[in-house]
Order: sequence, then C-alpha cells, then structure tokens
Amino acid sequence: SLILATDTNDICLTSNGVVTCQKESSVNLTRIDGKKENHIDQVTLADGRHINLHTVSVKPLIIEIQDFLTKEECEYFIQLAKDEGLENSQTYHNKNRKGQVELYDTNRDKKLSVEEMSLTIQGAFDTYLDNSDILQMYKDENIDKNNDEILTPDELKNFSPSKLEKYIKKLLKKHPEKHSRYSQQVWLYPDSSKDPVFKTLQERVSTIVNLPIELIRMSDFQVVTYDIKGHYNAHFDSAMKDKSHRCCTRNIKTKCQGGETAFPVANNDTVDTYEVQNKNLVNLYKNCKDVSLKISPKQGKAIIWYNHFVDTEDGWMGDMDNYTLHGGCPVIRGRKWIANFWIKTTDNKSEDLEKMKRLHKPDILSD
Ligand SMILES: O=C(O)CCC(=O)C(=O)O
Ligand SMILES: [Fe+2]
Repeated sequence: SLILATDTNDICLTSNGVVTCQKESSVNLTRIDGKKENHIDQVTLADGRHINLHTVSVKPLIIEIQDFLTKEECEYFIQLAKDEGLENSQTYHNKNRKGQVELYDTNRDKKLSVEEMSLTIQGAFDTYLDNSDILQMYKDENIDKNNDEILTPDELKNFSPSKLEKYIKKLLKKHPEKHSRYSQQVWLYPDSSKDPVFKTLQERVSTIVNLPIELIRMSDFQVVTYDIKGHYNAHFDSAMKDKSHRCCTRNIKTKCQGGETAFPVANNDTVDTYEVQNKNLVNLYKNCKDVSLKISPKQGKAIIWYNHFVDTEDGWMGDMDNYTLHGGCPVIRGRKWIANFWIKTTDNKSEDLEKMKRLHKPDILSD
C-alpha cells in the first residue's frame, strides 16, 4: 500500500489490510452496533467464510458468533496452553488483599451470627461456605462452646484471624470449588509474525469488532479450563485502571454440561445491587439456575461484550457498563475450555496512540 504521510500528528492504522492515516484526534473506539435483540449481521472473513453476528442482548450488548474458531484452531490453542502449562486461576481479590479479616457484624450487636461469619469469609477470602460448613468449622475448632451458633466477643478471642485463615486455606485444598473461582489458566503471548494461527485470530477479531489491528496487538490472550465443579462467580472484568474495552470469551472446546456464561443483571431495569446480594446472584456456583441470561458453551462459539462504554468527549474508554456483571456456571460433566481475548486501553488516549504507532508494522502484512 502507498502511504502519503502528512503532518506529524497523523497516525497510520490498519483495518482489513488497508492502511489509513488520519489525525490522532479523530481516532475513536467504536462498538459493534448490535441494533436490537435477535438482530443478525453477516460478516465475511478473510478466508471467505461468512459468519453471523447475533445480538443476544442489548443490556448489556452481547454478540454471539457460532463457529468463530474452527475445530482445528480450538485444538491448536488448547495444545498451546497445555505446552505452556496451566496454573490455578487467581482473582483480583486474591492478589490485592492485604491479609486483613474484617468482621461483618452487620447488625452491630458485637456478636457474629452464622450469616455474618459467612459474609466475613466471603469478604476476606473470596470463599463461599454453606452454613453447615461454618458450623462444622465451629465444631472442628471448638469455638462455639455453648452451641448457640452465635460467636460472642469472648468466643471470638480464641479464634484469631490467622486461625481462620489457616482453616479456610485447608478447606479450600479439599474443596477448591468453594472459592469464587475454580479453574486453571495460562496467559499466552504468541508472536504473530511466527504464529500464523494467532495472526489469523488477531485479524479476525479486528475485522469483527472493526478496530485497527494495532489496537488488537495490545490485547491480552488467555486460555482457561474448568473441570467438574469449575466455575467463576459473577464479577467485572475490569477495574477502572487497565480497562478492557471489550472481551471476547471464546468457548473453544466443550464436551461438557453446565458451564454457561451467565449475566445475572442483564435486562433488569436497573442494576440493583441489593437484589444481587440478597438473592446471592454473585454466587453462581450455587445460583446459576436463578439467572435468566445464560449462554451455553459450544466449540468454536464466541461471545463478545463491552465492559465499558465509549467516552463521548475523547472517543476513548468511558464508564464501565454495570450490566456486564458475569461469570461462569459450574461444569457438571466433562471439561470446558475457553479463550479470553481482552482488547484493552488505558485512560490515557495519547499514550495508547503512541503504543499503537509502535505496533504499526505494515511489513507484517506482506508475507
Ligand atoms: O467461564 C466463563 O464463561 C466466564 C469467564 C470469565 O468471566 C473470565 O474469564 O473473566
Ligand atoms: Fe470475566
């Protein structure tokens, strides 16, 4: 392609193999126009295949694509993940907790009921215990001497946060499914100049979401697998830092039952956090049955959603879309494999554009 670069504030970006140079200020993030529920748009891929972008929901916007990946591509990424080695998944909570245990004495009576202990353990360890687990813990640790299921300050004195932590850690070894997330994963950073399958994937994502390949090259790619009881309680993928504009969760292999991707507040009138907590809809390990919007896993199927809106002022990352609260229902039989492809930007548009300029490699196109 012939590029006639003009002034230095121009940026050259590649979409569908065509390089276009434009003013930096005119580069915006855009979202797929899903139009309305059940709308279908056809897109032709570079390999000539036609695929359908099916709008399954508008609040939040979720697009489903059957056969986004071929069977061979799915197998390739699973093998890549296995070769690299998968590790137990962590949560944002695990990595950022500073080790403190905060007692949730919600009614401020200075005593802890079983429900309050349950919230304490959720808050401190991201772990969801049944009431019977908690009563068993009282027994094992001989804390609730009068068996009234209430811990007084005196009884609590003998049960230090470090004792609690030790107990929970041991319990999780035996019952990892009681954690908010139970899966194995690996981050993959294939070099697209050496890995034609990954290069094709990047180009396909770029075509479908209609964003330049230079932005797609800044993405993170991850393969996750869930065994029986594997799940991921409802969460947001993005904190305000390190925002991910959208997320394609690709279900790359599924000989499994269960394992749906669930959106507990989709299509509600409001995101009613009280309702979410009250019905414990975050706890998908237990309550997936109460979620109306669930997308079943199927080999090759992709789902795309946008964790953030586009900011109307600078055309870059905007507010988080609270309707994107989501998670993975437990696998009942078999094993589920997914690949997550996160297209990410920061709050700093000009920094992101600089990065994109560095990732502009017209030579990579001509092979
Ligand atoms: O397993 C799923 O369907 C959801 C996965 C997910 O939300 C994530 O990896 O962030
Ligand atoms: Fe997620």
